Amino acid sequence: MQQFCCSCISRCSDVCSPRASLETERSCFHLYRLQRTEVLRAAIFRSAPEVFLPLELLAAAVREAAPELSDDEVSQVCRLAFVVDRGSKLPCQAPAMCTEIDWDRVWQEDFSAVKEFFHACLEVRSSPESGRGVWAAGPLRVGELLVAERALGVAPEAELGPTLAKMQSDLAPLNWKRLNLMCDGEELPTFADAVPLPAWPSQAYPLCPEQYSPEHAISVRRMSRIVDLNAYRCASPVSEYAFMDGEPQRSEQERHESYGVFPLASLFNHACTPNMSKVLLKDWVLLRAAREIEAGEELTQFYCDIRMPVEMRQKELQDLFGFLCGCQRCRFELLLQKTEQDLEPWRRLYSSEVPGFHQKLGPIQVSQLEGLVCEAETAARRSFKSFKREQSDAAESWLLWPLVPAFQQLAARLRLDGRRAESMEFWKRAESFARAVVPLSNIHLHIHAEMLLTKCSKELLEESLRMVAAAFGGGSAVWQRLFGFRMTREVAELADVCSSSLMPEPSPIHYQWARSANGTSELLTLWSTAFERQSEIVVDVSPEVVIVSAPGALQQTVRCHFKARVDSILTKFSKRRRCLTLHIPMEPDSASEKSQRRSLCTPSAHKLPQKGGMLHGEDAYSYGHLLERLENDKKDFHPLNLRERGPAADMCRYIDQRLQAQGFVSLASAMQDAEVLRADILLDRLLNYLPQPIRQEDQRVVENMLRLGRPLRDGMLDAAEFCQRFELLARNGAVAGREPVAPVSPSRSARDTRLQLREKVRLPSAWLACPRSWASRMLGRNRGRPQGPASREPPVAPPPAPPDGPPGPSQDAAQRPAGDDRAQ
Ligand SMILES: C[S@@+](CC[C@H](N)C(=O)[O-])C[C@H]1O[C@@H](n2cnc3c(N)ncnc32)[C@H](O)[C@@H]1O
Repeated sequence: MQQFCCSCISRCSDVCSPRASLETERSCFHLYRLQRTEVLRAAIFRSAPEVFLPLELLAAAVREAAPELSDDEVSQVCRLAFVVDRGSKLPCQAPAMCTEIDWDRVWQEDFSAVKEFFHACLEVRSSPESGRGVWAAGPLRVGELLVAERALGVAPEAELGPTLAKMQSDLAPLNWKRLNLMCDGEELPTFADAVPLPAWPSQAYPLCPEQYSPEHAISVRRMSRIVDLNAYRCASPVSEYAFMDGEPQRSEQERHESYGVFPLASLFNHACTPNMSKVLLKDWVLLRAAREIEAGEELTQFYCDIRMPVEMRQKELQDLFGFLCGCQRCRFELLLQKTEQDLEPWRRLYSSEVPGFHQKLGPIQVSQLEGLVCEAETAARRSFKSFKREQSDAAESWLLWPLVPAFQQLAARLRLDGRRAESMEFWKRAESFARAVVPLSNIHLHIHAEMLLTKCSKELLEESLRMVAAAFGGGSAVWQRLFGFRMTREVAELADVCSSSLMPEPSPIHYQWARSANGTSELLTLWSTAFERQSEIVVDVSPEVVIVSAPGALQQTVRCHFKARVDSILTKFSKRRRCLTLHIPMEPDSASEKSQRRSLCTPSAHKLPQKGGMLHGEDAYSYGHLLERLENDKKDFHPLNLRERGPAADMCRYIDQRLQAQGFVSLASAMQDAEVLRADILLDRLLNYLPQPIRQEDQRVVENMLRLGRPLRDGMLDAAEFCQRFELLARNGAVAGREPVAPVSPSRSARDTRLQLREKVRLPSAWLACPRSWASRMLGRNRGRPQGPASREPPVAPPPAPPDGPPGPSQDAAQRPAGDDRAQ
């Protein structure tokens, strides 16, 4: 039975061409009735039981979404849906493509060695907001080639639709099929036995019997619509990427000269802070990862000039592509506009060099420009500070990014005037904001090269070479071609020397333990961007330790908390997820001991109180609010403040005692040395150790303690960091059988103590700034600690032994000596 995918309803319908004339728009019934096809699509998504569904169910969903439509109109909408296509793997996987290609030849426009390529870790999925898109199935490292694709056809923009329509009869079956990826399928006949799109393109690609036939031809009108939504401007001359003075001036006509259609590359959705870099050379497009990408992240590119202010971006995307961008950056900018501070000086310089949108600065004195830039930056930073809503660290860079052209202009003028140090400062700032918004883009690399031209250092040069390799593929030959020719001979020669000694940075190997269903074995999952093939991964296992290494990876040593049976370990490797799973059986005695211990700390051994009651404005039992704060890119992470440290330290000691009573060496071992954990799981585990029923103030202290670990994405927390700090608070880092972290001799001052702490556990500086009495009391309270200045502090009673409960704030206050800073 045919299946239809409601995600693509708006994709390339004849009826809703945003570029079409007003008359056409008026005749478009759903634009006319519902204003925007996006609205209709979202409504259909909400009513549809599934993304992929038979025609009758789709029609029912459309009826429910838009009851005002007549039957004819409903079937018209249904015809716009994408017929889900069986199949579709592109036979174009080229392993190790990134390293085997001579990229210098590619930059000389010789593509003979390049094959079409779609990275094995990519997954095509659908989302209600943006239709199909591409997600990472496994981790991706910066600079990895994700897609190399040759255009199906290249022609001046206006002629591309007719050209493609004409040439479709000559397309090879695969290309014909690729072209069809970009249509809604309405005019195409059956692709029987549909499969859901998420399986695409990893399945074998069966050559379809439904190759081109004249009655299935795509009309010129439809083809033009495909071009409107999907074409890229291509065949850029190398000069556009090379380091020239200013942008090459091109006439409007030239700009529309060569457009190409790339069906695979156009599956990637838009974001205003994309995570891919894009190079268009001749009739090829090359997409690479521009940031470290984790499994599960969507891969995005940009469709419009993302230097424009948010309203302009939204308008252009709406006009040309039929959607309103809802990315984090757009949301932030829209919010900022509403809660408007005095941003006028910033607005005056917003993208001051973007053709068509800016107010040109015109001839202006350097000192005047300095004043304007300073005023604009101050206004932006001030308004960011007073912006009430919590924002991620990146948001400040998004706000300052529109000033980059002004920074560049000023930096160039200062350099001309011989004020190199000041010039460098502005280049650096421009570079950091460009990195936050469009990493490894042409703009970013150019600004970086300007830094090099202003003041060359070996570090900067090495960074430039690394960036060129990550964004453009090549080694020093490509760097010389694009940037080196503008540098002095010494710098160019130094680049050759540097590039020969430049080693790629090794990737870390991450791991996580999980228990198997039968309880007699453990699953150890390891993943790394360096995992390419199972045959290259070396695993050494002893009953206590697993050591894993792979080419290009940092060796990882994982301690087992049970006795492993090394003779019967099973392994499973997923290339797509870059993940190796070890199924490690336990020795029988180890298994029973472990299950005994587990039962002491599993949530089932402990009953959470009934949901209810708000705690400081947060829902105490769902943790939703807390997790939301943690998920937001570090924004809520800060070390405990002075007032919180005392109760937190007492709580750590209390939990630590309970752990020891249960036979655990440390919290880390109770957490099975997990490097990352979900924050709610960690919280749940910690609460298990409190006496029942849990008092609200105790719970609050434990919730606060979560701040000891850095929040990561998706509600995860840096568990290793958490345990390290927990141990530091509980017993100065001393784990049974190990030396304490910071032993202090009687002659050492508190400052030395703090320095030692810094060396060992790298605490944030705010911690290190804690007053002497606190630091020394912390040291003085530890069991088995070496005697130091802390022991001269007034004695502090140990927390009450379990099960009487952890010390509450009142107890803590009772022990507090007069003048104690914690009371502040
Ligand atoms: C080049 S296509 C991208 C692939 C497309 N999502 C699909 O299903 O085939 C462009 C279309 O994708 C959708 N799109 C892309 N980025 C989007 C975003 N950030 N939000 C909403 N829709 C988006 C819009 O409908 C746009 O016209």
